[in-house]
Amino acid sequence: ALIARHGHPTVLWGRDVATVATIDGGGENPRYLPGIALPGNLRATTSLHEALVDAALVLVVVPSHAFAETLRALAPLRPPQAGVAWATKGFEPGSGRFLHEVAAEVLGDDVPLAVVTGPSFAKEVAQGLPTALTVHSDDAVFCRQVADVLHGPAFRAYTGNDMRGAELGGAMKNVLAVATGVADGMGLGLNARAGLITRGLNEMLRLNIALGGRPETLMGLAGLGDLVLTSTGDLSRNRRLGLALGRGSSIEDAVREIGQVVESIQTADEVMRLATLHGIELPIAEGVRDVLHGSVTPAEGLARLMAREQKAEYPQDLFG
Ligand SMILES: NC(=O)C1=CN([C@@H]2O[C@H](COP(=O)(O)OP(=O)(O)OC[C@H]3O[C@@H](n4cnc5c(N)ncnc54)[C@H](OP(=O)(O)O)[C@@H]3O)[C@@H](O)[C@H]2O)C=CC1
Ligand SMILES: O=C(CO)COP(=O)(O)O
Repeated sequence: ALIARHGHPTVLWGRDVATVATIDGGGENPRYLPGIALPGNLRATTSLHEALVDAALVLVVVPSHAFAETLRALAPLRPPQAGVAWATKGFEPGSGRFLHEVAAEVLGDDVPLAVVTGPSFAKEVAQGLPTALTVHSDDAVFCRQVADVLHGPAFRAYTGNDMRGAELGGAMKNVLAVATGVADGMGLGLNARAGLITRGLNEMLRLNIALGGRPETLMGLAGLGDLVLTSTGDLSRNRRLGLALGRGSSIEDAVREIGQVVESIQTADEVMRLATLHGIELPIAEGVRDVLHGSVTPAEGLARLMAREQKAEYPQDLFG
């Protein structure tokens, strides 16, 4: 909707026949964005071929568990000039690979790739409310092309070239939002919320440095910005999962009630896989992983965090 409003003829591909028909014919997405008028030049189709045939660029926005299969489906249909960007946040489930690594493997090294990430609830973007996010790519020309179609009167699209840091921020904030949701659901107060957000940022920075991302990426829209939005905004599915768990719901009931993708459920495992691989302690992310697996209760997770040894806020060598 955002890209179409900027005057670019845009074709949305989806697999649900009824939803696609209502978007294409009725200018509304009743399942995911009810009541929001979509622009007339936004078309929708269930045919991937039709969606891609004249594409100048491709933006993938499926959940992370469907990322690789979607790229495999679009690879033979993609026009040679069309680079591929994605707003998906997470890792490849089961391997912990970054999505830009998956994309390079599936599409080949010569296809321009970009990550679109930052604090942006879809509903607010569709409503035309002011939003800022960031596009990261190794290809400066493609990065600018993606940012240019997104940038407009109510939308600021910044650019960068740290795909690794940008992807880590977008994935990890989902896990950390569960932690603040749990704390708020348990009624632990505003101090606990701010403490968790800040120590969560510290966990992001430590893992990011070990993985080769740049610290400033995590201090910007892709890290701190999205962490604050998702940890404090009740539109977040990941925060709402935490709130429900903190109030005593089962994970099954909470996920059913939310009824949309909750990326943290898989991402928590992948974050901890990466942390173990690099020998890094991430106590908040680990607590979320264990609560999501049901191996500790929220109260036990809190007790575990509070009993940790006292220490310096930042290890001396964090920023090299
Ligand atoms: N919502 C938001 O505010 C933001 C979301 N993101 C990220 O975007 C990604 C998608 O999230 P979001 O759209 O909100 O999730 P939703 O749960 O709202 O919607 C998921 C969409 O993906 C489709 N889908 C799921 N699996 C497949 C598949 N195997 N093949 C094709 N289509 C599939 C669903 O189709 P169907 O209805 O047919 O199941 C549905 O249209 C996530 O990684 C999320 O973190 C990033 C920024 C903001
Ligand atoms: O990524 C998002 C906002 O930037 C959406 O967050 P949730 O997936 O938690 O709803």
